[in-house]
Amino acid sequence: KPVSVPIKDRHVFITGGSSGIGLALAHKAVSEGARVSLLARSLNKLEEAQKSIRLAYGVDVAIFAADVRDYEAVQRAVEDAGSIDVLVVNQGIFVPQALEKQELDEVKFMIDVNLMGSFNVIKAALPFMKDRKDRRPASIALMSSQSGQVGVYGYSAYSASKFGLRGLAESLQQEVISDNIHVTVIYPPDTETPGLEEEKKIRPELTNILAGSGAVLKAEEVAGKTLDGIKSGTFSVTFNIEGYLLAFATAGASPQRSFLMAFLEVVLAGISRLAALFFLWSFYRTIKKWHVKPN
Ligand SMILES: NC(=O)C1=CN([C@@H]2O[C@H](COP(=O)(O)OP(=O)(O)OC[C@H]3O[C@@H](n4cnc5c(N)ncnc54)[C@H](OP(=O)(O)O)[C@@H]3O)[C@@H](O)[C@H]2O)C=CC1
Ligand SMILES: CCCCCCCCCCCCCCCC(=O)[C@@H](N)CO
Repeated sequence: KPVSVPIKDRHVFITGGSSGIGLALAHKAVSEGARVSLLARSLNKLEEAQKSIRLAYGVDVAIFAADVRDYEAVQRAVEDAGSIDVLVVNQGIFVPQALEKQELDEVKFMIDVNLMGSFNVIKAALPFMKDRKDRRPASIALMSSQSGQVGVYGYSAYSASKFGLRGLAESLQQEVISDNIHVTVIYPPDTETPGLEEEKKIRPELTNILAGSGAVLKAEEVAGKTLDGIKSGTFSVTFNIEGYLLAFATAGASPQRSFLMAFLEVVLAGISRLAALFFLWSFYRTIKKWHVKPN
């Protein structure tokens, strides 16, 4: 059934809110009248973010310096922040590399921050969300990636962390629906952020060719669609034509509250699987060619 999650005058808590997509989302939420809190590791970056929002809207956001890998630190932040209406679990790191060349420390880093960190944040915040004063619909949004819908060369650890969020989200939605909490998973393609700038410096060539073929979105576009998805309680939020095809090809057993989208998922299942197979065929052709050429 359709639902509407109000934003105005409500508390939006954003992890990874000091940069990129999270920061753009903070700006959007403040501009729509939300009370916003940001959590990230670096206090410096948080203060910069706070300043940019103050300059734009004359509004102060609360900031919390904590590492999502540290459960106690996250708990303290959430306690200080007060009851949460919209939780956006957006922190994330990406260090692309073929598994054979990647240190296990790096693999663990990505799983710990992207996946385990999300468990920490949600587990810490849930009691406060259930306890919220108004009983209006609330939201937990998780920032996945197109890498959470399809594996790509160089993203084994990143992809695993992002696919993991979907399983977490599907189960969680059944656990919190009776508390009028609605779960959203966001699957953006490459997006212009400081994080992507860093990633591009170290991307393996094949990852670049395969993942870098599509258009790059602006953080503001991703933030806008994300907030719309949260407000409408949409379970899967996608972007651009590849994103829609991927959503149809991987609809699986995810919840769907739009009758139109459910209808399209059923009708387009076969053809989107065909499109996915075509994409994969061209991926494998590229990989084969790349290995043949002298490097
Ligand atoms: N940009 C892109 O192309 C895409 C990004 N995404 C996803 O979107 C999300 C945001 O990405 P983007 O805006 O590009 O990233 P940025 O690198 O620009 O920002 C990441 C944010 O997360 C925070 N963060 C990182 N590690 C931790 C940690 N251990 N504990 C708490 N906070 C942390 C950072 O602050 P600090 O370093 O101070 O902790 C920062 O605020 C990520 O989950 C990413 O996987 C998905 C698809 C595409
Ligand atoms: C019907 C099937 C269509 C198939 C389309 C295939 C397109 C695949 C592109 C995947 C690109 C992954 C981008 C990840 C962005 C991200 O998270 C990074 N910036 C961080 O690493």
